[in-house]
Amino acid sequence: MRMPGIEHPRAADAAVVLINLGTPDAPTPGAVRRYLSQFLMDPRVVQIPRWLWWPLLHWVILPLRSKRVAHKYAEIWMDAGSPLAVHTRRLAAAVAQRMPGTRVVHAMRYGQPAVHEVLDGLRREGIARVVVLPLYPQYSTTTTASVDDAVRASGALPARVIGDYHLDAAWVQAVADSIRAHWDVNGRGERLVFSFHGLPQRVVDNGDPYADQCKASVAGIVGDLGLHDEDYVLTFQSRFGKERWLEPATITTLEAMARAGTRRVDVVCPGFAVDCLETLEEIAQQNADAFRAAGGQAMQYIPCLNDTPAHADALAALCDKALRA
Ligand SMILES: C=CC1=C(C)c2cc3[nH]c(cc4nc(cc5[nH]c(cc1n2)c(C)c5CCC(=O)O)C(CCC(=O)O)=C4C)c(C)c3C=C
Ligand SMILES: [Fe+2]
Ligand SMILES: [Fe+2]
Repeated sequence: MRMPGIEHPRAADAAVVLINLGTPDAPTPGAVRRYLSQFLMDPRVVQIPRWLWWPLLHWVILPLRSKRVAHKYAEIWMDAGSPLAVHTRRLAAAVAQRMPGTRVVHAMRYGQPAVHEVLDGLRREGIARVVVLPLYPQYSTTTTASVDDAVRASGALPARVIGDYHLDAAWVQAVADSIRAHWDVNGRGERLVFSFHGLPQRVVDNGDPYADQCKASVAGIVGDLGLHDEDYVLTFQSRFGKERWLEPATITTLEAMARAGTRRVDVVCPGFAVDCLETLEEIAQQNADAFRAAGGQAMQYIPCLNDTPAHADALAALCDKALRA
């Protein structure tokens, strides 16, 4: 798709950096441990005082969790690497194709390629400023603000960080169209579950706008699809730790639906730009098994937008607009 104005040359000294969460380098306990220790020591993600959290994380949680989680990664690992890394690379290449004359690269908040190394590299190439697109449609202090921290901490380049795109018309349309396309090919379940990564309820109570943005995204998508209230439900997945997280939980909702007689259900995860452990292992495998175990017939998982043309078009247009602003 050609976007209005894209033919005009943009400043050659500006670049676009897509930043995603990050993922282990290998599906092994050692690599998972390195990744999780960086991720879970981020004070944006876990707010327990460091003197208490460090020993708990390194002596109790990581030794147990790394091995178990490495096994999960092994189940979804692709020839070219972790799904999150593979799809993020491909998405960045697809966005680059749509922005001729502009350098478009990607970085990871945790793991490789690290934010400060990517930004330092761009500065050495002669880039003077960057537009950063965190690959989180909905803003959260735990994800988007942490990307902002890493960009500022690198000090390499002046940066404009795009805060969210949860109601961007082209993005909403792309998600709605992907659901319709899935239904056309695979048939339609009795209900559609919108499953978003959860957050501790405490983070939301402290003012994080994430949950509200998830609701607004769903309202936009179901509006485009013409769904009624009884056709869909919004849920939160991936609880971590003992605190209360956002509710309802995806897995308990699916089990309750199955027990109440729903035979076929579809699940889509519009909070994730690309497929990853949390969609491919947790939703498409674990939660699908739980739905069947509770008496359901089939749970169909509708993939993330990944590197599809409509996704790359929407993100390129967002970056283009920010570059010109
Ligand atoms: C999409 C937005 C995300 C939010 C918001 C988020 C918050 C958040 N996450 C954890 C803990 C974990 N998340 C893990 C994996 C993971 N999380 C996201 C996205 C969000 N997280 C993605 C895309 C992934 C998958 C990464 C991949 O490699 O595919 C994990 C690691 C896996 C595991 O050990 O279970 C943890 C841990 C917290 C605590 C949190 C907010 C406070
Ligand atoms: Fe997470
Ligand atoms: Fe539409």
